Amino acid sequence: MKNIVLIGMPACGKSTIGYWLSKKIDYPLFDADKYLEEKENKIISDIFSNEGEEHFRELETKYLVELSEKEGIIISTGGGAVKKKENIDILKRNGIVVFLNREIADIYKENHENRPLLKDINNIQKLYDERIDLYRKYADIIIKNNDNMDVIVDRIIMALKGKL
Ligand SMILES: Nc1ncnc2c1ncn2[C@@H]1O[C@H](COP(=O)(O)OP(=O)(O)O)[C@@H](O)[C@H]1O
Ligand SMILES: O=C(O)C1=C[C@@H](OP(=O)(O)O)[C@@H](O)[C@H](O)C1
Ligand SMILES: [Mg+2]
Repeated sequence: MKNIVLIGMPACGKSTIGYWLSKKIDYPLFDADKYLEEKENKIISDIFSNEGEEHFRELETKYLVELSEKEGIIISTGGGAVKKKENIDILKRNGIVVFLNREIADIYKENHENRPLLKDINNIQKLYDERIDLYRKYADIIIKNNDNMDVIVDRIIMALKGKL
């Protein structure tokens, strides 16, 4: 059984929609950021401020490798997982990559307290410009997140039919 891998911008809904999808199709959810925090016993914003982004990226890859060894799970990645091609190669070995595409205007409105890269809210546009081509390129499926979550979860399930 293949994994379902959610990618997309910070606050596009990967963690939350991953959770509701897992309830509906009975696949276990592994949120890559939460998994990393539990394994390291540290929160991401502390890792960024004490050890730096580069160290966070190394840990991110290490735990994406671990998660990709599992089967039949949902992996909600962190928004920066696409920064390293290596991450995507690993995730694609046994996973269908779903890009959750949410309008920047909706992303802006969310609470970004726990997102160190969004301390400066203007960084959202910069991250979007850097990453949008990568999200599109690596996606097996692109789902617009522009409706309520129930609708989005059903859209994902429909799009995955026959692919898992
Ligand atoms: N379709 C949607 N409708 C309402 N709220 C949404 C929708 N998609 C995402 N959100 C909200 O956006 C916020 C960020 O979502 P989250 O799942 O943490 O994003 P990510 O894991 O991609 O960073 C959460 O509060 C979530 O409830
Ligand atoms: O976009 C990014 O580079 C990041 C997104 C975060 O996850 P979310 O996409 O769930 O916010 C988290 O992995 C870390 O703060 C870095
Ligand atoms: Mg998340």
